[in-house]
Amino acid sequence: MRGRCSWVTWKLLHSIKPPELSRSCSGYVSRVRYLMRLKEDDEACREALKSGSFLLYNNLAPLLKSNNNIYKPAFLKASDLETILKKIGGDKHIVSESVLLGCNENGEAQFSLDVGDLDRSALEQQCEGVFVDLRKAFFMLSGPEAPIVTKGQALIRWHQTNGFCSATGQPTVRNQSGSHRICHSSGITYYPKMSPVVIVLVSDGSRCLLGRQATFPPGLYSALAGFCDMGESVEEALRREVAEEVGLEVETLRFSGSQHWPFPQSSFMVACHATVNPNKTQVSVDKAELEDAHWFTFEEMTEALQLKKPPRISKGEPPMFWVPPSFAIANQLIQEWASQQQLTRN
Ligand SMILES: NC(=O)C1=CN([C@@H]2O[C@H](COP(=O)(O)OP(=O)(O)OC[C@H]3O[C@@H](n4cnc5c(N)ncnc54)[C@H](OP(=O)(O)O)[C@@H]3O)[C@@H](O)[C@H]2O)C=CC1
Ligand SMILES: [Mg+2]
Repeated sequence: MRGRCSWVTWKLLHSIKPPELSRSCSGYVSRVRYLMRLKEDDEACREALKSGSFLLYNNLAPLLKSNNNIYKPAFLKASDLETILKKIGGDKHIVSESVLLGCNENGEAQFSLDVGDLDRSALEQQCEGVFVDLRKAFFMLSGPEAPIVTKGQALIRWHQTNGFCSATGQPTVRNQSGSHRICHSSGITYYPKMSPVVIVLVSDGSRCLLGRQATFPPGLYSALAGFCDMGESVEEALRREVAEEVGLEVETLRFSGSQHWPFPQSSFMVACHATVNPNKTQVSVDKAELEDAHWFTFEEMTEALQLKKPPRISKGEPPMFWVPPSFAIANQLIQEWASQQQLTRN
């Protein structure tokens, strides 16, 4: 993060131009630098609002557009958004409440904006899209688009719930990009927050351990997860969660990947594989945390991975076992485990 400097200094040092006009940097570096400028300079960001694209939300539900049943986030150009707001009698100034999301391949700034106060069906009609609850949207979007949609929702939610300083109770004021809020009374700057969470797929060499909370949809089992305590490392949190939730002692750990997760508030998921001693696999479930946890075979996991949507179950039938869908990092852990098993079996 760079120190602050005035707009005049910025103008001298950097021209506020879309990144594709910069010849010295690769596309990626250029985009990142452009976003830094927009975060730090309100005037530059206000300029970018005039040519950017916008992902709308209605009470945190993103606007999706379908083309032959393939759903995508419905980004609107600034000029189209202005026309639509005019048509439905919306105030064009709400555009300044947008939050900076990123920068697309063409070097255009992308913003998220919650238009929950406007007529939902009129907007859907004008935009030829549909506002979809985020959990449902995940099953409709293909993998690469899900992160920007969750990021947009998380940022909007953070602003909606951080309007006041926790030290003084005074209102906080956002910068134009929405990258932070300041309490002018205490001088405290607030940045969007995520809670660190560990998620772990435990294996005994030939089976893997999954658990389910009572609030999960019927039949859904996932990797064990838990919030990190203050002062803990990822490794410590992970060993503790496994011990707390299923009464097992982890022997080895291997990092797999990470993911921002919007539910219930923003979490930062750090995903790992773990092994336990194959002679010490007796599970003792903490019923306060989990409804059930047990070992699953390679065959059971392979079958569950083939289900791309939650299975439909008729009334009276027992729930069918399924695992989190591909956008969830739990799914990545399971896929990796299954591939590893496949290799050792061949
Ligand atoms: N992306 C993925 O693939 C997956 C994501 N997840 C996510 O992982 C997260 C953690 O999993 P979960 O098993 O619920 O966690 P935990 O096992 O830590 O249990 C949740 C409990 O921890 C307490 N807690 C401690 N710190 C926090 C905090 N910062 N925020 C909220 N609760 C806290 C709360 O208890 P109390 O209310 O008693 O204080 C809460 O009920 C969830 O948000 C879940 O959605 C889970 C599985 C898969
Ligand atoms: Mg847990």
